[in-house]
Amino acid sequence: MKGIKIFKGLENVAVAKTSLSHINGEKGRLIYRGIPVEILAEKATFEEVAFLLWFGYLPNRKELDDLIKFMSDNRNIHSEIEDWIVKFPREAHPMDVLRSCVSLFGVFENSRGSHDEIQKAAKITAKFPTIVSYHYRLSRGLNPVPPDKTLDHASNFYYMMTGEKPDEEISKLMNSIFILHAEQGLNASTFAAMVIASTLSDMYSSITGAIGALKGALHGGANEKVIDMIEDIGLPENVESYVEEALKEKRKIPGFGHRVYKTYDPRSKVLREYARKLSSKMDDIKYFPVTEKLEKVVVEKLAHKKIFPNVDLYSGIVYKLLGFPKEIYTTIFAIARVVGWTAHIIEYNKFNKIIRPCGVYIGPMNAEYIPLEARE
Ligand SMILES: CC(=O)SCCNC(=O)CCNC(=O)[C@H](O)C(C)(C)COP(=O)(O)OP(=O)(O)OC[C@H]1O[C@@H](n2cnc3c(N)ncnc32)[C@H](O)[C@@H]1OP(=O)(O)O
Ligand SMILES: O=C([O-])CC(=O)C(=O)O
Repeated sequence: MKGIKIFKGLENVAVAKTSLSHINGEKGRLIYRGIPVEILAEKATFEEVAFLLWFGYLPNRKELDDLIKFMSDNRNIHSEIEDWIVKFPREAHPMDVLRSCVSLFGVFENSRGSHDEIQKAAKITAKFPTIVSYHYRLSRGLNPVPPDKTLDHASNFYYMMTGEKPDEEISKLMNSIFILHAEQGLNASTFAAMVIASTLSDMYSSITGAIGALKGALHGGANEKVIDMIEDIGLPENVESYVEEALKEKRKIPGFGHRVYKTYDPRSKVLREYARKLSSKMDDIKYFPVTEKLEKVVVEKLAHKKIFPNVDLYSGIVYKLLGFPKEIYTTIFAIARVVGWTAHIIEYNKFNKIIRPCGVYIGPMNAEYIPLEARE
């Protein structure tokens, strides 16, 4: 093993070619199949973007309508999965519930013979909002709201969570948020999905693993941590001292820093403006003002290390101002990212090679086996 170099955290290691998305980390740009994410967030619907990522091109009207119909026809979850959700502890974390339900979904679907891989992806994607909202409402003692086929995917999620149909503005916002989170190269959860898929395991197993990876506080779980932090800080005048103390204690500040972006994450800029608008509409004097001040202070203090806001900084503020409870923030991320996960699995499997890196052994070479009775 002499001469083998360790790339800690696989930093700057490429493992596959992809035509799904590209990040320019120095300039803070993200494109999905060549189209800037900001343009898609402004002009497209989530289903259009899902089509773009799965099929490789923007759909015509008929193709889009077919996908919309297929997804809305597949929103219901198996009654056995509903029964399991009823049995889960009410305080279970929504990401644990989502992960377990996708795994259960695999139990039912894998025994049903094969489906086209994109159909499978669309079916899994269609069910995520139902799982999340079903558990959320039961955990609050509320009756689940069945999916509404007249609503698009993102608006239907809002409806199933709140029981209210979103107006045009909220519907547009929900679509944009989902689009911004749909895809982002070989981030940790996508890579986890690809590792599992590379063994020729099934899509449900890959997505179950990806949800587990997304849950972590260094990845998608950061959006929940951001809200805890903002609530801890409380007022804009407390921001400086909070940041100073965090840096003195060498704590990472959630919502900042990124492996690839060495400037502003373009998604954070879009989400900041959504948060600003919602904040002024709702007379919020805490969440947006504290976060904006935090952004200013952290960037001033850490720009020399190229630490800037990432996607998780303002997404939680938007969800908070939309009235969503913080435990579900990372599931909202997952509801959107499942499109990227499945698209990468499908793409990688076309030229599959099992992903199997190596470690550099640093343990003893000639250790003796001491019988149990002889051990101290
Ligand atoms: C959807 C997403 O996954 S976006 C990321 C969400 N995660 C977070 O917001 C959690 C906070 N951020 C972090 O922990 C990191 O920035 C990560 C995990 C995103 C990236 O990690 P890495 O690429 O491994 O960078 P690494 O942790 O080595 O940081 C490089 C330097 O910046 C510092 N740094 C990085 N992020 C932060 C932060 N959020 N707060 C303070 N300092 C930070 C590190 O301490 C390190 O400093 P040093 O060189 O003096 O030791
Ligand atoms: O790219 C990453 O490492 C994390 C990220 O921003 C994402 O998954 O959206």
